[in-house]
Amino acid sequence: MAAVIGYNALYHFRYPLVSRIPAADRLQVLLDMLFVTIIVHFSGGSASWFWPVYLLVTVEAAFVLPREREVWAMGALGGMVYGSLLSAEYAGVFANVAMPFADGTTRDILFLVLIWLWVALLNTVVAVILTFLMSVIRRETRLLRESEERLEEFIDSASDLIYSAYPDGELFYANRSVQGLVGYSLEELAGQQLFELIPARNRTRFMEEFRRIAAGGESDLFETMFVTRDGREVSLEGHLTLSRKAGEPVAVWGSFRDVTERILAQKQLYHLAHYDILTNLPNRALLLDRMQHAKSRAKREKCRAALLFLDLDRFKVINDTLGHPVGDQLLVSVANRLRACCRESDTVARVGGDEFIIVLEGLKERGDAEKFAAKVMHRLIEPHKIEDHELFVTGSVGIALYPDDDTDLDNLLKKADIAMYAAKGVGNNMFRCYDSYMDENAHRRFVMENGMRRALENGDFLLYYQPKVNLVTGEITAMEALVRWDHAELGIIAPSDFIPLAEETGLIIPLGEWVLRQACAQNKWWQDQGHFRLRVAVNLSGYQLQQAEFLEVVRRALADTGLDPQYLELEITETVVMQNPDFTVRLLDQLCEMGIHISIDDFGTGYSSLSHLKRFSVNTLKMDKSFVKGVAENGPDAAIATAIISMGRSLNLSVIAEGVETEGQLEFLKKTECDEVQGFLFSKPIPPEEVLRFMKGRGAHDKGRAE
Ligand SMILES: Nc1nc2c(ncn2[C@@H]2O[C@@H]3COP(=O)(O)O[C@H]4[C@@H](O)[C@H](n5cnc6c(=O)[nH]c(N)nc65)O[C@@H]4COP(=O)(O)O[C@H]3[C@H]2O)c(=O)[nH]1
Repeated sequence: MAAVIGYNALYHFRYPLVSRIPAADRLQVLLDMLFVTIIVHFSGGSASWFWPVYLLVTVEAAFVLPREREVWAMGALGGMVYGSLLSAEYAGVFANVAMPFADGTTRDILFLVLIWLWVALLNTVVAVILTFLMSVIRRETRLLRESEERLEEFIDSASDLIYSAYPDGELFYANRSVQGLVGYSLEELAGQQLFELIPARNRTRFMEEFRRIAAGGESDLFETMFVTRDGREVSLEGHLTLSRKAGEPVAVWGSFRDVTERILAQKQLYHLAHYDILTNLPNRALLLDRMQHAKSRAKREKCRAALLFLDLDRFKVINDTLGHPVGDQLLVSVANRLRACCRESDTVARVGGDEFIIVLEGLKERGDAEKFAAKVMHRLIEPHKIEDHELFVTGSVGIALYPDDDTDLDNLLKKADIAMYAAKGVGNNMFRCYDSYMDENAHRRFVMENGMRRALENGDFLLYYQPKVNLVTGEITAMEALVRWDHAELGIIAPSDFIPLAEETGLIIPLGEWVLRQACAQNKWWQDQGHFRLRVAVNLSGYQLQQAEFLEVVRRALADTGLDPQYLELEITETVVMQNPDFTVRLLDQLCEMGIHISIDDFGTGYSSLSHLKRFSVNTLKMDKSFVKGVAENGPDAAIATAIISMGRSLNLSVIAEGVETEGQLEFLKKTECDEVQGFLFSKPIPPEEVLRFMKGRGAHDKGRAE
């Protein structure tokens, strides 16, 4: 009895321990059967009212033992044990125990057999029914458990990120994908606040969505983020859904997907579609968007927005002479400088090879845009160090203002473009604000662009000549050839109106070659006719210099016309020379070796340094007329002119002043010992037939002035 009670107590309180004993369940049923038999015996034996407890043991066996056979065996065993008890009592092995209200001493064999049969049969029936019922229950339970396990395994091993939190945000479940992604185990996550996994900047929005769902709101697809254990941020997309029990919210389930790669790819796609790959500046598509924004702001705040159209001067020369990789690096360097000039709210976009557009927002007046343009140009002319080259680049800028010049953005762009061409027409490194008179120029430009090629074929280009005079001897030293276009509609067109256009369209190459050959031929003719033996000076564009066969073109022009190289002078502007000094040094050396005279034109407007000048094989510095203009007033121009003349002398170069129009200027130049002069004071550029008249008629008057 004590053993039975002890075992059951142990079984109850120390189940894990007991469950490790082999066949513990069967032992328990057997012990209970023994216990029941003892109770039945001591409560009256065959007449005991307690015999139904055998049925309870059978029920217990049905619950505890998983195999049907064992339950039946236990049922049968119960019947056998009861039969043994009755037989033992009948045989007098155990003394009969009397029942309180019944005669417990019955020894009638028939009664004993009947009561045994009754108990054994009932026990067997109960065993059979219960095993059947239990097998049904067990199968249902197993199926349910298996389905739960499958579901659990499915959720746990799902590639989606599934987690669950109480409505107050406390996490209690996270599947393996979540654990793997964030780097925390389930034990670490359970009990944590879900919101702590969300980056601070996204947290408020996530909490709002979570609370909306926890309050029974409709679930929507939305994006959020998780911060992982190592501080990485991952983008997620998915739903939150509420689960309820008896109508009460019990948990909020999150089912999300890691979309970091997709978001990254989307960002990259957006970047590709909206930014220039080389410079990382916004492209035309994004520019239009920013322009729209600037327009809206200008409307709202009653201020102005400006479009600055910037085109690099002679960029093609650099690109073609030094190669595209260097050209690309130069563009990147320019882009960085432009960006550095701008405020956060401004936009710099690259819209073509060497074309940039800057959008300035929140301007008060036109002057602000002009100041900005001046600043940009100033920043741009500082040398760019690219690989081993020191490159100089300038830009022409056109400005159009919203709403002053136009309220339509497309028109505004066109007007900034027109203003840029107007700036280019004035010369390099200039800016111009749009003005309606420029429209006429734009039309003129259009007509010219179309007619230029035909003009070359039709022989509509002419050369005028302007003499250069030696200030000491008064002799004419050279005739400068200056091209003109005799246009049927527009009349005689000056080179400043079509040379930039010819450079842009590439026509400068055949046109430049024509000028060179024509000038050489004309000079040779003058010589052959015995008129005079002078140099003929030809202006060169930077685009001609970068031609691979440029030297060959010069050689051929000399050979074909038969002109001696010493009678040819080439004028190259200082800006072109300085744009790529290393390249020019080599080229000038070769031209010099051929015996050709070299002049640096427009000297003083570029950015020559003494160190560079020393390297160049040149004969003459041609002082720009802008300095000559003011020399007589003894102001800064006089100081610059004096400095150029003494610089020329110290470098052993002759100096010529161009644009001499007055006696006062001439006096000054004589005083400062300038070597040569050229200008309207002596002669305007004139056609070849007039040159002969000029030379013949040039009497003591002019000569005397020079001397
Ligand atoms: N105000 C004033 N101007 C004077 C005076 N003396 C001469 N000029 C002008 O100054 C310009 C001098 O030529 P540049 O500096 O080489 O400047 C030239 C040169 O850079 C370019 N150019 C002319 N012909 C050619 C050519 O055949 N090829 C190339 N590449 N460029 C050329 O066009 C520019 C303008 O040429 P043009 O209109 O002929 O203008 C000429 C000439 O007419 C003066 O006393 N006062």
